[in-house]
Amino acid sequence: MSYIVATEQLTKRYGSRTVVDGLNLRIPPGCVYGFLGPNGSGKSTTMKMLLSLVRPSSGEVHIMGQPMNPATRRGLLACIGSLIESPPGYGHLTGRENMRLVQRLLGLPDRYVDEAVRTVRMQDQLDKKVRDYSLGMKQRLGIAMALARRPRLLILDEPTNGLDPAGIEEIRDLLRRLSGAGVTVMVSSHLLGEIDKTATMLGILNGGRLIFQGTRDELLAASTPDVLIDTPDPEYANAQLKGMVVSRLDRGSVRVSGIGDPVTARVVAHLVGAGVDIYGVRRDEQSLEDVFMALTSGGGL
Ligand SMILES: Nc1ncnc2c1ncn2[C@@H]1O[C@H](COP(=O)(O)OP(=O)(O)OP(=O)(O)O)[C@@H](O)[C@H]1O
Repeated sequence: MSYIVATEQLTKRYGSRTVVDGLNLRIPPGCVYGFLGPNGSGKSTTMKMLLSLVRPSSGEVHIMGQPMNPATRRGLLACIGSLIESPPGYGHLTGRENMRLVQRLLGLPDRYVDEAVRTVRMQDQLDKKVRDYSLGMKQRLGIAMALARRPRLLILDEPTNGLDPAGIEEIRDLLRRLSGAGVTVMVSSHLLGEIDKTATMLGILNGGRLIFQGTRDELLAASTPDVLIDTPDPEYANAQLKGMVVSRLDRGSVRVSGIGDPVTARVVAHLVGAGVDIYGVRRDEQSLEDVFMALTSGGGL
């Protein structure tokens, strides 16, 4: 399998602090890769290392199968569009003037610029000054600037940050269309809900470490939902489980965490043996958000 982005033990230290720790990213071509993690988990630093804006302390970056090094850097970066931190563009210029600057800088034909502007649906807003744009419009112009070079890979750092729900939906829709057009997109967010349904692959970062990488179905499957035991005397049942499993009372049931099917069977047998009446045993429904929260608050899978 050749990946658009692959990193080997990518690491960044600032002084004695390791802020990105041994990442092995694998981003397949054509996907929307949701790069998730709480604030400060190292997402921006990682993206900047992919773009050679920050020098790794150790490890390697491979883009489209080629190692990033001084000899390959220029050619590889020409295939990557990016939007890192605040949206680019000069406020005192119009959208069109900003696009023209990018065009001249990169020596691009008119049709590349026109298509990028159409893709982000900004063709009717180009004659306004950028300082009069809403945040969502600024983000979309920034994405058009990144798209104008017709990149194979687009790296977007928190493009939905600060947007209202309509703006977030516009970016989601844009990401879907881009990936439909064959562009691989890596997009970061600290909120799973903002990119959950758009992303075909997820990478979850916590404290600089990649704690999960795979599809959303794989993420759900890798977590073990809690078991809920319904009984007329939950206090007594819970007391019987002390020292055996991690359990607690939850709205008239006993909630047991982190147990697979064989342990569930033993728990039920143990309770029945202790004279507990069991009305029902069920697995709790878990949303992806629950799994994400459990993971990034140190729960682990
Ligand atoms: N130049 C730097 N010098 C020292 N520490 C830094 C530097 N840049 C980032 N850090 C630290 O590295 C950690 C990771 O930061 P980074 O910006 O990559 O995280 P993030 O996941 O993108 O978070 P956010 O969404 O808040 O930007 C943070 O603790 C940050 O303070």
